[in-house]
Amino acid sequence: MAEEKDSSEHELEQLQFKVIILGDGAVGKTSIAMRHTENSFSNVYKQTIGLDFYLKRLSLPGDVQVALQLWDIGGQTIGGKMLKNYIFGAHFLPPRAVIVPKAVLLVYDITNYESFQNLEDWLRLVQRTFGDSKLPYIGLCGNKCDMNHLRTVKAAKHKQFADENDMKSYMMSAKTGDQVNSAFFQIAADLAGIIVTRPEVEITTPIVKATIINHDQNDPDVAAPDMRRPDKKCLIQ
Ligand SMILES: Nc1nc2c(ncn2[C@@H]2O[C@H](COP(=O)(O)OP(=O)(O)OP(=O)(O)O)[C@@H](O)[C@H]2O)c(=O)[nH]1
Repeated sequence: MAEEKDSSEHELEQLQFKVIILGDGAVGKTSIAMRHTENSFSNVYKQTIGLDFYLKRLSLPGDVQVALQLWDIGGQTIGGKMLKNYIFGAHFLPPRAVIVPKAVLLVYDITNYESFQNLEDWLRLVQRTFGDSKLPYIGLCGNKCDMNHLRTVKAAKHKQFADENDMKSYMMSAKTGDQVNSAFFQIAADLAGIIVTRPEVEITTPIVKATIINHDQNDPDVAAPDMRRPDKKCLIQ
């Protein structure tokens, strides 16, 4: 009879995927990583100097265990000498982990058009870094979609850029947590070559609480909010 592996051995054999998070300063890369790995968020901006690592274990359909290494690279590194090392750098893989393909998440802030335009530069940098070797999986990520009312990057622009460069599309809010887990679940499944259904992806998304504003109920000019259908803001279309 086959012996059951103890948990530490099992851990060593799991798939590890390195996901590099790139984009301008203050677009929310650290916030996305922290929301996904620690389910926390801070309104205070603390610039990432160099890079930070985060690790998240996920369980995919078929009991496939995956660990995502999130490499949060400071937005100010774009001109720096270290960036290529960060992107191509050595993994901190456990000894028996399966060697991984890489993914790059190019993040912009949907309220900051320049941060979207600058992704052209970030993408070129990734392309130059990988040179002739196969490009990694690349995801285009619009963050801060809780501020949809201040959106300056139209959905059509996002879609066009993603389509032209063969990138997967994501929209999310690190602040509310909307679509953060589902994006990483989808990325992990894509990297592991596992097809996931929409309900399987959606179940990873926490319910986003709507902010309740105390309108004066007697004021006829104030429409009562429809609490049955909270506004779904993180939509690409
Ligand atoms: N409203 C809103 N604010 C966000 C969101 N994500 C991040 N922020 C805020 O944006 C600011 C910058 O967030 P960071 O996560 O530090 O940005 P970063 O891209 O890691 O920045 P660098 O370290 O400079 O590369 C912080 O004040 C966050 O609170 C979001 O989804 N919605």
